[in-house]
Amino acid sequence: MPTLADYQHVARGKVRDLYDVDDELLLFVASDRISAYDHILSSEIPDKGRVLTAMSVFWFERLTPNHLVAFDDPRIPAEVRGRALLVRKLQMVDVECVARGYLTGSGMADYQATGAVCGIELPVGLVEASELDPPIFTPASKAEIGAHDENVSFDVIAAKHGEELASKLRDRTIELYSEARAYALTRGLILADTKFEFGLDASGELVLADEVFTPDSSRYWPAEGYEPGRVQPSFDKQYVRDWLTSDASGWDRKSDTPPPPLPADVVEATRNRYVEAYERLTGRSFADWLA
Ligand SMILES: C[C@H](c1ccccc1)n1cc(-c2ncnc(N)c2C#N)cn1
Repeated sequence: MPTLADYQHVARGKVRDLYDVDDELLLFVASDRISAYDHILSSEIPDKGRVLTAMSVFWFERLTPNHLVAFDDPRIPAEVRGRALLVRKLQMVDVECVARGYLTGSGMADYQATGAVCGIELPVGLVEASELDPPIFTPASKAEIGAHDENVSFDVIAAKHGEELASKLRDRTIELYSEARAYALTRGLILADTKFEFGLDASGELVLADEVFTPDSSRYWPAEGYEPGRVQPSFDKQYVRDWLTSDASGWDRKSDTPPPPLPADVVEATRNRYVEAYERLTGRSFADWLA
């Protein structure tokens, strides 16, 4: 059985890492790290990496073609088993493919400034968390570490990647999001938006890559209590956000100081929210994941 040290570390995200396995395969590793307010917190959330990996696998089983090769395989080191995926190497398309079914975050900010998002004019009178039906494709160009992605129009994507590939990215992004949003609602969860990464395989086919519909790539809100006109609570990160912005943390979000460590009860409550999101979404028990 190999160890992680046997594989070359080829990319590092805020909360995930990528290793080179061989000519065909990469190892996609999800950590227990959590980010909030654009900081990677010093406290880890036990099992976060395993829960998010199990969520991606649930969706990869339903959404093809995708890059997943294996999640329980002797080439996956024991130290990351359950929070690592063997994936096939693709020619990645350098576009953050975002679908929005609700107006929030940078989409809301763009709408307030211009009445549009990524060049898509929206109706007047929309408010925070307004539903967007049909959902919209709002691509972004990847930012350097620490900066925010920049929302760009479809035409910018088409100019860079060609009309045909840009249209495929848009159509597949909206199709996948629409299917998952409808399903999530039947489980009492609002999938407000999501970010996909796609790659091209040797035959030029568009393949779903990266992580899929995890709480790190998507915004999940509890369906109960949904009310447009205010910022909705994040299903998974709200306990962390509330504590960090409470007097109890002693942290000033506007300062450049790093957030303090999380109290054990906030860590535990957050772990439970990740497990609850997985179990509500999949109908499976997390205890059964790679038991
Ligand atoms: C942005 C993302 C990333 C992940 C984890 C840590 C840092 C960055 N990434 C994904 C690939 C990638 N490259 C070739 N084939 C693939 N199947 C994938 C995937 N997934 C390269 N970078």
